[in-house]
Amino acid sequence: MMDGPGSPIIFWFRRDLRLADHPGFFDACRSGRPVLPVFIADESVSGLGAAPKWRLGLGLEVFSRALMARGSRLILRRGPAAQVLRDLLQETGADAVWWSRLYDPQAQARDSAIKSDLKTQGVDARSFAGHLLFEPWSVSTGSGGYYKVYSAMWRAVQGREIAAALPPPAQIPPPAAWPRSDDLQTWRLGAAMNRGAAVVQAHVAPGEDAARARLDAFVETAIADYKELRDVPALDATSRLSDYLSLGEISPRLLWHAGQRARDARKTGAEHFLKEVVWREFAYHLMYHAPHMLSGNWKEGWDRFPWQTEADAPEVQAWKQGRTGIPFVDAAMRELYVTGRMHNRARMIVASYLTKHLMTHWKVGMDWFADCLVDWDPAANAMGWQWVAGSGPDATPYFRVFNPDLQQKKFDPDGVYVARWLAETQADPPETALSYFRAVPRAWGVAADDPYPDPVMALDEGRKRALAAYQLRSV
Ligand SMILES: Cc1cc2nc3c(=O)[nH]c(=O)nc-3n(C[C@H](O)[C@H](O)[C@H](O)COP(=O)(O)OP(=O)(O)OC[C@H]3O[C@@H](n4cnc5c(N)ncnc54)[C@H](O)[C@@H]3O)c2cc1C
Repeated sequence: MMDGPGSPIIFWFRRDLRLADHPGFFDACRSGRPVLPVFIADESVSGLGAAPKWRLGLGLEVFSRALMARGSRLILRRGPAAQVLRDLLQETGADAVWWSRLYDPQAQARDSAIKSDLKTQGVDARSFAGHLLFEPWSVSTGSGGYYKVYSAMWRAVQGREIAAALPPPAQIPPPAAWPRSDDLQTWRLGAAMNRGAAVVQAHVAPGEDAARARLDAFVETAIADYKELRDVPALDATSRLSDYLSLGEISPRLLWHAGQRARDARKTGAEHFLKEVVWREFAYHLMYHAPHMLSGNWKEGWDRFPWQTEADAPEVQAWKQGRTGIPFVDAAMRELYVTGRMHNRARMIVASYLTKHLMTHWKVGMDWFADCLVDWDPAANAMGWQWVAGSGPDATPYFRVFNPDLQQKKFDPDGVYVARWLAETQADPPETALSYFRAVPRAWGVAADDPYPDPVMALDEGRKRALAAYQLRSV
């Protein structure tokens, strides 16, 4: 089937569910040829954890509506991407497949195989930037390698010129006839979240418009104090844009320019915000150049460390359930379960507690986060865990063991955050703390009037045990 001024371009959406500042989609729409937006549920989708898969479903719903409102559609298909694309090319007469690049090893292997396969068939297969500020190969050290130290990378990129963000396409030329699409509901992306989706839903606002509103509100009200307040988990002092970035509902370029404008307007926290955005770039840079970061210790010496590796050991279950008996850790783990997010300071504390006090492998924690975070991101999650554990590049030294009680005194001195999430310690707990008991699986058998548990591991004892193991293994 040939349409209008040319054959259609299939635009294959993945983690770029937006219209604004989308280089590939912008070019496709500007070509004047009909554009067929497509999303494929392949193994990269079926392999997602419960919360990110559910969050993806919400994002797809909103994105479909946004395309509809502009006279277009999101065609949904399920199966191995190469096969689905071949079928679509045949059904629609399209002779081009374009997409935005991803950088995790699975996506890269899939995409490069698809690209060369399509090219052999004479199909115009093209990939575009958009998920990052800097393509990982565009940043290198003086000696031509990649950065393993964040501060050096920041110095290298902070002054770079970054092109202005693109507007949404003026129009999305439709094909003369639309191919068949699956019904999103039949994909059941929320199936594994039956346990608590209704509770988590109240904390999630999917889609590009919500992302833009959130960025505007953050710049307006919070960016100025970001540096001072970003470590206080009880406050709404950070951008909370990570789930949007993860699904590409907003581009990092929009964050960058908003941060730059705020810095120019002398909002003092803006520079620090830009630095955090570059932490995300650093994570991607590492994952691209050293993909083993996702699956093994970055520093090989850590292979000799006597990690506890049982994901369902009793003390790990207590950690997952927010029942370790350490209030700051438990509050954070419950925040995760109820909202699908966790404050960055709290992520560091629960990760330190698991890898040091409980001497449990960081991969156990990384996998649990991958199941529970709506902002799950392969690069940031792996880097975060290896950074805290001490096994990663530019990591915090293992002997720096966070004491969660002291951290609470410092970052939650009035106990506001802990009280928000722990019911058992209060006569009249707030709704947030109670909602945890509605969000968790019944099989956990927990109730708000249970006594608060004793510590599964005394802080001092856990610290000493971890340090002794560390010295013995001399990692
Ligand atoms: C153990 C551990 C696991 C983590 N797992 C993830 C994850 O799966 N997904 C994820 O997006 N972030 C992860 N982070 C990083 C960080 O905690 C979150 O990006 C941040 O809390 C998101 O909140 P925000 O959007 O309000 O961030 P802000 O403070 O507003 O920062 C703005 C943006 O900068 C980026 N950013 C900030 N801090 C970091 C960081 N340390 N590393 C990488 N990027 C950063 C994020 O994209 C964030 O949205 C993890 C950190 C740790 C310690």
